[in-house]
Amino acid sequence: MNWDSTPTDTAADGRLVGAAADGEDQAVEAALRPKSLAEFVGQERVREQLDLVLKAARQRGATADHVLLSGAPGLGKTTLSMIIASEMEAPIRITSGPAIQHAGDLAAILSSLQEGEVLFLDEIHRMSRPAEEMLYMAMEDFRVDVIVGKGPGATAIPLELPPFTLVGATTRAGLLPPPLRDRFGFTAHMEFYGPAELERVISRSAELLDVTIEADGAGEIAGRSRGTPRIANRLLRRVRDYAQVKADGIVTREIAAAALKVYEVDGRGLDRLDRAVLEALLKLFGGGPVGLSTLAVAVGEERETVEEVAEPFLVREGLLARTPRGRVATPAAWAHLGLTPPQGGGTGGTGQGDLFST
Ligand SMILES: Nc1ncnc2c1ncn2[C@@H]1O[C@H](COP(=O)(O)OP(=O)(O)OP(=O)(O)O)[C@@H](O)[C@H]1O
Ligand SMILES: [Mg+2]
Repeated sequence: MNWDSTPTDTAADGRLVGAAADGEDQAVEAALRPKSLAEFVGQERVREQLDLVLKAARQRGATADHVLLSGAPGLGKTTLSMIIASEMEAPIRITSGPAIQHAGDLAAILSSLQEGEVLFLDEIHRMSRPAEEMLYMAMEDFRVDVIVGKGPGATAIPLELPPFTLVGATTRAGLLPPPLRDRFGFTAHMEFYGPAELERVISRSAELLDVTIEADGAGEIAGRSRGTPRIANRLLRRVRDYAQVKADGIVTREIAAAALKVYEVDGRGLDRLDRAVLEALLKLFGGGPVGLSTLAVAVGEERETVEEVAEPFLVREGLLARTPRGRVATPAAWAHLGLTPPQGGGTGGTGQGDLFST
């Protein structure tokens, strides 16, 4: 395997339930990555479709079509790209959009590919425009024009490329220019995982890490993993620590729950920050609507932290809504924190007068 670079914006936000990879994740993830499509848990539709694409290419003795993988951090895009290479018995070259500053960087990579090689381009939405344009031609015609010289004397020398499979990954498919998106033969959109799938991810990882875990214990961790295998694996490691230090090493439901209480990850996967935001919204503002800045001041965080770190998951969980008039708590938020909404409707709009009346 060839590492041209490591992705640059995977710096973790320091949260146990953050979806970006931290240093420990990066060290452990290689060992936990499924190596074949059969081992890859969940994403049934994507797996079935990809299986067909790869099998058909193998039967024809051809290089597989270009594949775009889109989905939130930690759902398995890098893992799938490696699986594609191993299923095709092809070497893989790994690079990322931010690592490709100039079209020349891309030309150098493309011209050194072997026939059938998989080129994994992580964060493909962050590539520079000239590189992107070079990629269009490379993907479609397996050819690039290398510009030699400068000014009026510059000439374009066409360079034939061996057939290769581009696997692009992005957390922001919407940011890809349509001409680039259209050049992928197959696009896989990865969804968040359900509890049963996460339970399988956790059981599988526990086995690889030599951790004894009961089905209930895996279920307890799964429910707090925010639909994300990376978070599931991280929580499993913390629970393992607790089980080892405080008990006999066996992860039961009780041990998992007690461990995650210590780490302040609640039954739904909310951490301290998420709960602080919800609590402020409910207790100080009667469930809203309240402006983002006011809410941020109330929890003592930056506006951006509340908006980008806490809110997306709260919105996804149906606990908080962003409305034109401000942030509003849903009835589920009141229920989750065990509070009673003020009289006259729980979803806000009741005014400050009702704030302390319940
Ligand atoms: N379907 C799956 N089955 C089992 N484990 C999985 C699955 N998907 C992901 N994982 C595990 O989750 C971890 C993170 O996966 P991966 O690095 O592929 O995510 P990603 O989508 O590339 O994230 P990012 O957007 O941050 O690059 C890996 O350690 C991998 O073992
Ligand atoms: Mg990745």
